[in-house]
Amino acid sequence: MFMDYRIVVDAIDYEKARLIITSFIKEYVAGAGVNGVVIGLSGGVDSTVTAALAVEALGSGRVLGLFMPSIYTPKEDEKDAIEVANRLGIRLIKVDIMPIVEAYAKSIPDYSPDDRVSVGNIMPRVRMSILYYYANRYNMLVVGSGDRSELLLGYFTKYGDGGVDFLPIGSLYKVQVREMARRLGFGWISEKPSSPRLWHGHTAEGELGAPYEVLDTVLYAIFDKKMPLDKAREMFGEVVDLVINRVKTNAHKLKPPPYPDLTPARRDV
Ligand SMILES: Nc1ncnc2c1ncn2[C@@H]1O[C@H](COP(=O)(O)OP(=O)(O)OC[C@H]2O[C@@H]([n+]3cccc(C(=O)O)c3)[C@H](O)[C@@H]2O)[C@@H](O)[C@H]1O
Ligand SMILES: Nc1ncnc2c1ncn2[C@@H]1O[C@H](COP(=O)(O)OP(=O)(O)OP(=O)(O)O)[C@@H](O)[C@H]1O
Ligand SMILES: [Mg+2]
Repeated sequence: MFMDYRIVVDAIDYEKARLIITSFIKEYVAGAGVNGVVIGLSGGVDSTVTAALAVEALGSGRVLGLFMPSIYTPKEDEKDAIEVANRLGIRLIKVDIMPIVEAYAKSIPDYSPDDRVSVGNIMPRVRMSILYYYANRYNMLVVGSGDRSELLLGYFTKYGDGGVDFLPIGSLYKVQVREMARRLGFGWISEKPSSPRLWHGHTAEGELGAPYEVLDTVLYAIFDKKMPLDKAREMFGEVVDLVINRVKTNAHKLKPPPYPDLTPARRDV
């Protein structure tokens, strides 16, 4: 049996998913007793879909967008972030993160510009601290945009773009987020290659080593359809171990920091 990524795209009912996600946002924000949400709007598909569903859930006046470019952010992303914010009717604040990133570079004695992952990860962590400034300032939550593919693979910066209060689209695979974007009227954003933009020429699929169509099909087969790994290897080949290695290595990113438990008698309050 050949498995095609369209099986993943067609695995969910988009109207139902939309209702579940918007109710989740509404209830979570009401439960937290806050005024709304702040979101990093990158011009990419995850933040676009998250912002659109947040507006549907809360209304445009309770969603604040932040566009935080670096030297690696193309002008096209700025144009797209502005267009998305305009269509959704939300306020968009631009914060240039480069002076902050440069201050890190100047202040860290061991700063090593060639180590692109350590250096690149500074940017999502700077964005996270700015998002929390606004969350504190206006009594809001930081809404994250991680999708199921990124969460399972651990393809995000720990305490960077992973440092958020809740993850409304965390159950949707990337190919499903792209489909949701099309249905919400943001089809052109789905066509852009996914990228964290942490260095020049950086693309998610280039770094991950396979297209999301393949990664999502493998993840779906293993995690949702519980396909035995041997069978998955037969069907998909080497990419299965690439996926399994990432899932295992990065599993810590989804858990709270562990500590030795000296108090076995617990009480819930
Ligand atoms: N077993 C363990 N238990 C607890 N903590 C553990 C650990 N192993 C490592 N760690 C900690 O985790 C750190 C490594 O994790 P981390 O700092 O995240 O670093 P890392 O996973 O190496 O880098 C982040 C990756 O996410 C990608 N990214 C970033 C931002 C956005 C997006 C996107 O899709 O847009 C993608 C980025 O391109 C890069 O490939 C280690 O330095 C260590 O501190
Ligand atoms: N320039 C930016 N301005 C504001 N927020 C950003 C910026 N770059 C990244 N972010 C935040 O970090 C999140 C993670 O980045 P990621 O690239 O995974 O998502 P995306 O750009 O929304 O989607 P994709 O790249 O898959 O199309 C974004 O969704 C956004 O919330
Ligand atoms: Mg992106």
